[in-house]
Amino acid sequence: MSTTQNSSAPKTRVAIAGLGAIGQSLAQSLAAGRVPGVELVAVSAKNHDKAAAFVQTLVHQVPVLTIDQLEPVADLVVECAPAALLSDIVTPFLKAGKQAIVLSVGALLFNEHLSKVASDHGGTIMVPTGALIGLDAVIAAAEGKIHEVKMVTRKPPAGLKGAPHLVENNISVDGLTEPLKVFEGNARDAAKGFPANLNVVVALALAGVGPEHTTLEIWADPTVTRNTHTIKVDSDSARFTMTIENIPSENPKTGRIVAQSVVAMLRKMRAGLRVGT
Ligand SMILES: NC(=O)C1=CN([C@@H]2O[C@H](COP(=O)(O)OP(=O)(O)OC[C@H]3O[C@@H](n4cnc5c(N)ncnc54)[C@H](OP(=O)(O)O)[C@@H]3O)[C@@H](O)[C@H]2O)C=CC1
Ligand SMILES: O=C([O-])CC(=O)C(=O)O
Repeated sequence: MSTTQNSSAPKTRVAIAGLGAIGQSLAQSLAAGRVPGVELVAVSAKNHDKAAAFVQTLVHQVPVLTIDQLEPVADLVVECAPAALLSDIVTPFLKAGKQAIVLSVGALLFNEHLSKVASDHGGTIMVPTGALIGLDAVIAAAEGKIHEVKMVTRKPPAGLKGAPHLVENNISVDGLTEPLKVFEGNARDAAKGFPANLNVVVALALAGVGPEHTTLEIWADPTVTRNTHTIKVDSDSARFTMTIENIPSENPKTGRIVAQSVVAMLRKMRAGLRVGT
C-alpha cells in the first residue's frame, strides 16, 4: 500500500555504511527514488574500487566515502557492515543528534554505551524488524507482563558455516543428512557465538524481555532451503507463535527481506499514515 508522504519536510539525506547483500539492495531502491522524501547521498565499503563500479550501475550516482566521511553529508546512516564496525559507524551520527538504523543488532549488546550517547545528544538508534517477524506484537506485549519468549532457528548448514560457536566447539555442519541442534541458550550467548547469523534474536530480546531471558535453539538443517525463525511468546495479554521463512540473498546468511525491511522503515518515517507499532 502506498501511504501519503510528508512532502513539506526537507528530504532525509541517507548514507549507507556497508555495500554487501543488504547495502547494495537498499542502495538500488533509494537511488531509484522508491522512497519519496529520502535521498541517498553516499555509500561506504571496504573495497573502494568495487563499490565505485557498483555505484556506476545505480540510476542516481553517489560518492563512495570512508565511514568517517559519512556524518557531515547525511542526516541518517544505515549500518549494514561487519558487526565490529558498529560503533565507528554510528557514534558520529549519534553525537551530532542524528539517526542510525542498525542491522548488526547483536553488536549493540557489546556496545551498550551507544544508547547513552544517543540520549545524551538527541540522536536515535533504530532497529528494523529485519529478518524477523512480529516485533510489533512483542513490543506491545512488553507493555504488560511477558512470561516467556523462545525462538527456534533453522538454517541451511551453509548459512551457519564459520560461526565462532561452531569453530570453538569443533561442530562440523558439512555433509549433514539430518537436522543437527548446534546451540541452545540465551540471546546474549547466541550473539557471541553467531555474530553474523543471529541478529534477529537480539532484536527480539531488545523488543521483549532482554538478552538473558530470551532463549534460542539453532538447528543446522539440510532439509530447509530458507532461513527459518519461529518465535513463541506467552504474556498476560496474548500468546502467539509466528514463523518466517526467509529466502537467502546472494549472502546465504542474510535474507532478501532484510533490505526491504529497511526501505519500509524509511518509508514509514516519512509517512503521514503509519501502520504498525
Ligand atoms: N538485523 C537483521 O535482521 C540482519 C542483520 N544482518 C547483519 O547486517 C550486517 C550486514 O549484512 P550483509 O549485507 O549480509 O553483509 P555482507 O557481508 O554482505 O556485506 C558487508 C559489507 O560491509 C563492508 N565493509 C567491510 N569493512 C568495511 C569498512 N571498513 N568500511 C565500510 N564498509 C565495510 C563490506 O565491503 P566490501 O564489499 O568492500 O567487502 C561489505 O560491503 C551484518 O552484520 C549482518 O550480520 C544480516 C541479516 C539480517
Ligand atoms: O538473523 C540474521 O542476522 C539473518 C537471518 O537469520 C536471516 O536473514 O534469516
